[in-house]
Amino acid sequence: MSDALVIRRAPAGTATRWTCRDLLTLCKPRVVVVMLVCSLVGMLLATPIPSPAAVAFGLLGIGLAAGGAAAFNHVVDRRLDALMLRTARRPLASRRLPTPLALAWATLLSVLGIGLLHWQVNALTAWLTLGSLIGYALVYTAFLKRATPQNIVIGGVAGAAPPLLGWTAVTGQLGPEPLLLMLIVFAWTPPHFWALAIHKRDEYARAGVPMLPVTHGSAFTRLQVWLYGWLTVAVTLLPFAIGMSGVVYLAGVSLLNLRFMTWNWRVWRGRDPEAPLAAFWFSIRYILGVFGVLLLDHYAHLWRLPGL
Ligand code: HEM
Ligand SMILES: CC(C)=CCC/C(C)=C/CC/C(C)=C/COP(=O)(O)OP(=O)(O)O
Repeated sequence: MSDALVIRRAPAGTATRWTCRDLLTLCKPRVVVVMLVCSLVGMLLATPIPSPAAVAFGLLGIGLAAGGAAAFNHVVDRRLDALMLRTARRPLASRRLPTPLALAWATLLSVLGIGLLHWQVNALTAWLTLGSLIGYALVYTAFLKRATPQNIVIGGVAGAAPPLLGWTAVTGQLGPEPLLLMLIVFAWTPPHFWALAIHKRDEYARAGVPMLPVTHGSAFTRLQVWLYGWLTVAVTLLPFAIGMSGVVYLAGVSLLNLRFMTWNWRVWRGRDPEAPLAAFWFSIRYILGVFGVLLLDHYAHLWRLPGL
């Protein structure tokens, strides 16, 4: 019996017993928290002491909009999510939560988030955040995800925006540095996601989602994880190369890259069946680590630590 058949689902019309926790689940809170860490680092790198109001309203606005985008993703994907074990227990896929309520929740969060950014932060950040929201909720989820194995590469632009949004929230303008921070997350997205997609290949195949391991096979995807891993390494060296960060960053990011590429190498070799999932989980610690050492280096410079 296929996994799709053993997934327990409530019959249509029995969407009862939802809790507030389900509304939180719709927002993909752990993903949003990591995004907010990236936004905060973007803010702190942009200016030595950013205005507390811009930081607070910026994070709140970006967080609400990202949570709203994630809730739209749950709405659009509710039937697809019901076909995969990893996602079948989600509030909409399991029919615990009524779809109109989820739609209203997604709209409320998005309007509040973009409105707050426009009203209390600046128009540039509000428009860029709206672009990311539409990019993820509509362009990626409704179209790209079902259309092409390059879905996450193109859709990755939306997910990579948070550090840039943080930067514009406190400065009101774009520049090469925030674009570089965005590029780091963009290059990291394929190794982050394809590692998981290799592990979940059969589920995606059964659900008919054209993720790279489904359309081009696991071996090809493992190679792409390895190659995009190197691209990520190259991009993470740019902040040092252009003088944006110093030796503290270089040392920290080199250690992280060593570990990141060790996992990507294990994925590429394909001898350890546990490697893809372990590499996926490490990728999250890695991106937090990269932004962490960017910040550490920034303050080491500001405080003029001897020798740095
Ligand atoms: C289009 C780009 C991206 C794709 C396709 C993607 C895909 C995924 C998927 C499928 C999961 C598993 C979710 C689950 O099991 O519920 C996941 C988890 C996660 N992703 Fe990504 N991701 C992307 C971008 C990002 C970005 C930009 C960040 C943060 C900067 C991020 C942070 C995380 C975190 C923290 C988790 C773990 C969530 C948990 O613990 O439940 N992702 N990602
Ligand atoms: C405004 C702003 C900054 C927007 C960013 C929105 C956001 C929360 C992006 C998250 C990226 C992500 C987890 C993609 C996976 O979607 P999926 O549908 O492939 O994964 P799933 O199957 O786990 O739902």
